[in-house]
Amino acid sequence: MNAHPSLVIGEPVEIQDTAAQPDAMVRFENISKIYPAYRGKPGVSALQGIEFAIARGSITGVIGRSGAGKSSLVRLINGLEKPSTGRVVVDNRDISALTGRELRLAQRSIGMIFQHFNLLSSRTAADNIALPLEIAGWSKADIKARVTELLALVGIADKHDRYPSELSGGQKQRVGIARALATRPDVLLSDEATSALDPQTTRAILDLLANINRELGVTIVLITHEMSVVRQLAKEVVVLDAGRVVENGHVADIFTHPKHPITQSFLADGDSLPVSLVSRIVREPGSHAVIRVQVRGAGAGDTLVARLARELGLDVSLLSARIDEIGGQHVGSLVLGIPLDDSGGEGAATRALAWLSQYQISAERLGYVA
Ligand SMILES: Nc1ncnc2c1ncn2[C@@H]1O[C@H](COP(=O)(O)OP(=O)(O)OP(=O)(O)O)[C@@H](O)[C@H]1O
Repeated sequence: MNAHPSLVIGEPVEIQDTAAQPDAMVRFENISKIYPAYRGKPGVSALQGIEFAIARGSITGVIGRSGAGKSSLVRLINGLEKPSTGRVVVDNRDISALTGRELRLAQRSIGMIFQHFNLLSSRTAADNIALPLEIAGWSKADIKARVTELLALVGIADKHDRYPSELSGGQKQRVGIARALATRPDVLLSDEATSALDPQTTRAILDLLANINRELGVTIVLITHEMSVVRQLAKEVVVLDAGRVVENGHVADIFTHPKHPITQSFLADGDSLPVSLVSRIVREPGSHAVIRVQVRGAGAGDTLVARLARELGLDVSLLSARIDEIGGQHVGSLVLGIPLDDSGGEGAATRALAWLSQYQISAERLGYVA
C-alpha cells in the first residue's frame, strides 16, 4: 500500500514487522495521544493509530493544517510528551519509557529548531550555542573549540560575539541550528523552522539543512504547513489530518498523484512548483533569474508574458505555468526566467519586478537557473 517500504502507515492500522526495518531511526508503534480534560476544558484526542517509521539518514516532511497533530508527534520523538498508547522507538530505544537522567541523556542525541529560534537574548551567538554543552558538562576548552567549529559549519563564523538582537532572522536560525547540533545528535527536529523567514532566506536555511543531512548523516524530521518546504527539502512526506496519517511516501510520488483531499488542497495552495523545476533552482547566479508571478482573474496570465517581453524588450522564458479555476476565478502562478545581463547583472530582473509591481501583480524572486 505504501510506495516506500520504510514508511508503513495505518488506515486501517497495519502492524509492521520491525525486524524488516533495521534502518529505522524513529518508529511510531500504535501511537495515540490524548490530552486529558483540564479545568473544565474537554480532553483532546490529538493523535490516533499512528504507525510508521522514519529511515535513518532520511529527510522526512510531516505536513498538516493547524491542529492536525504535528507538534504533538514531534514532541513524542524527543520525549517531551508521552504517548497515551504505544511506543516511540528512537535509535532502537523506547524513548517513551525513559525518565529522569536516562531521558535527558537520550535527548542529547535529538536536536530541535523552532519557528521563533528560542535564543537567549542575554547571550551572544557563541554563548547560545555553548549552552547545551555547558549543561552536558563539557570543559571550557572543548566548548570553545566546538562552538568555533559549529559557527563555521552554519556559515556565521564572524557572528561569534553578536547578540540575537544584532542578527537577521536567517542568522538567528543558523545559531539555532548550530545549538541543536552541538551535542552531535543523530536526529534533528525542525518545527516550522522557516515559517518566520522570507522566501530567499527560507531557501538558504533549507539548503543548509540539506548539507547537514548529507555531510553529517543526521536524520531530519521537518514539521511544516507549507508544501513548498517539503518539496524543496524532504524526500519522504507524511500527511497528517485530524490526528491521523492520511497519506505518505516519496515526495515525488505523492506530489504527482495526491490521493487524499487534504494533500490535494496543499498542492492547490498556489505555491507548488514542478519537482523538476525546483531541483533546477539554485541560489548562486546562473543564466536566468527565476521569478514567480501570481495571476488572478479572467484570462489571467494570457498576455502577461508577451506584454512583459515586448514592453521591456526581454527574452522571457516561461519555466512553468499553473492556472486553476477556483470558484469561477482563474488563479495560478507563472514561473518566468529572466536572463541576467552579459556581466551577470540583475538589471533585467529588477526592471521586470518593477514592471509587475506597477500593475499590482504580486511577484517574488525564487533564485536562479543555470
Ligand atoms: N498541551 C496540550 N493540552 C491540550 N491540548 C493540546 C495540547 N497540545 C496540543 N493540544 C491539542 O491537540 C491537537 C493537536 O495539536 P498540535 O499542536 O499537535 O497540532 P499542530 O498540527 O502542531 O498545530 P499547529 O500547526 O497549529 O501548531 C489540537 O487540537 C490542540 O489544541
